[in-house]
Amino acid sequence: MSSHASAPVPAASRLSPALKGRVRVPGDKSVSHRALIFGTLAVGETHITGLLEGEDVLNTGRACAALGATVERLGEGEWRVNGVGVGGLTEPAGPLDFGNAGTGSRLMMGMVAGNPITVTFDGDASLRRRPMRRILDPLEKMGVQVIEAAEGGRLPLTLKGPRELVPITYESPVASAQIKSAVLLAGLGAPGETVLIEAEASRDHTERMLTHFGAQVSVEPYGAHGRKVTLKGRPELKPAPIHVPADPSSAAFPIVAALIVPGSEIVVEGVMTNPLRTGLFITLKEMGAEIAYENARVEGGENVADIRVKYSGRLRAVEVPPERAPSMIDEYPVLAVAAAFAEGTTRMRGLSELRVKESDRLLAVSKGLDAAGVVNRIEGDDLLVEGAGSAAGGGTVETHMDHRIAMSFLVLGLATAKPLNVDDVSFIATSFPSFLPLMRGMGAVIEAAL
Ligand SMILES: O=C(O)C1=C[C@@H](OP(=O)(O)O)[C@@H](O)[C@H](O)C1
Ligand SMILES: C=C(OP(=O)(O)O)C(=O)O
Repeated sequence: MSSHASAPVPAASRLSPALKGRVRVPGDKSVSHRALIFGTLAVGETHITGLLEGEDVLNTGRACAALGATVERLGEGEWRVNGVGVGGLTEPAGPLDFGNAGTGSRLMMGMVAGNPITVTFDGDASLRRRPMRRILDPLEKMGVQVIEAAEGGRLPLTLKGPRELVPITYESPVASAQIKSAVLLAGLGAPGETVLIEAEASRDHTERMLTHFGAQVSVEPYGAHGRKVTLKGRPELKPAPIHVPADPSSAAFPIVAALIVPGSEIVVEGVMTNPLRTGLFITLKEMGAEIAYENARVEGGENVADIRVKYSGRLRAVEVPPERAPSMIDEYPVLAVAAAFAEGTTRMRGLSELRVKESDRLLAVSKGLDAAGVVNRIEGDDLLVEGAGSAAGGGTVETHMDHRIAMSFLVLGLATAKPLNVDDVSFIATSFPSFLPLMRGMGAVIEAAL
């Protein structure tokens, strides 16, 4: 089963004039999934504004409805969820289809754990390849039964929640907000305290939203870069309004575009600047990019700012340390694009998690750079990109059902000598449905049958 079985849509981007304008990218994908999930777990009505209406999030909304919540669209980005409470989910009539979304599927495995119901999780060919054992391991420790799963614990898989969930202390084997969130969401349904330890801090939107909805959660530092999160189970979550700020992972594309197309100057408005999400902006500044936060403010419990970016001449190559990976995990493909135009060799260290995203992003980026004529190599879990200040273009990039690969290479083609072709841009709709009109509105030349 696939929610996205349509024909591939090829595209090409070409050398573009200076990019200009003030733009607003859609709502943050991580916060949007969580807004619908927490709205479902609260008793009463949660009002959401700025929700990302991308396919990943819409699939989460449909899954919440299938579990008993009333999920309604009131207007553009404006949604209302009438929740059923922690432990109040009903068994869905059929399998839940999460399409392309790791976040939706993994968080909702945790969410259903505290309910004595049987639920089947499925997704598209990309999601069916991704590892789910990392979620099943802690959930099994809590008493969840894996009734059925594809080889290696992959989708499609069926879970059955126990009558009484056991709270656990779990040390996550990888820095992953999805593992952390699945354990904490399951912990809501367990009596007593559920503790999650991560050696490297990952994005903290779940912890923030738990507090926002009235759960008791405490966060302490753990080791040099880690955190220990303790949650008191079985709270009554109270509905709370949510305003979703603009997604820094989407803002990354126009920002890098402005840094590689000479003469550009743009502002991206209302971007979330949560420090656990801004590794890319820090790295670009280290490379010499002129990036300024203007009108910094707090909106809906998150820091946001308007981000002004000016073409800054040739960027400098840098070494990106492995401990920065969690705060810029989805941004490495587009950082590789910036690195292609920098002076010297950029080394991005510790990228093993990139191999288990919508595609093997380490390989997909390396092959895409090859197609664009950019010298690069993979050494262990590191990616090295030799910046030449220019790139030939001309080839075709394979996107492997991966929205970020598609958007990153469309950005690269805005500054290559020959146009750069991308085999399929349809998956951009999972996270950034307005990408093409937004980029074209700033002056980007992108040809696609969309
Ligand atoms: O929790 C989240 O919303 C996300 C966590 C990250 O995944 P991992 O937890 O697998 O690192 C990230 O890559 C994904 O896009 C969104
Ligand atoms: C990895 C991503 O998302 P997910 O894990 O939700 O599929 C992403 O959006 O880059």
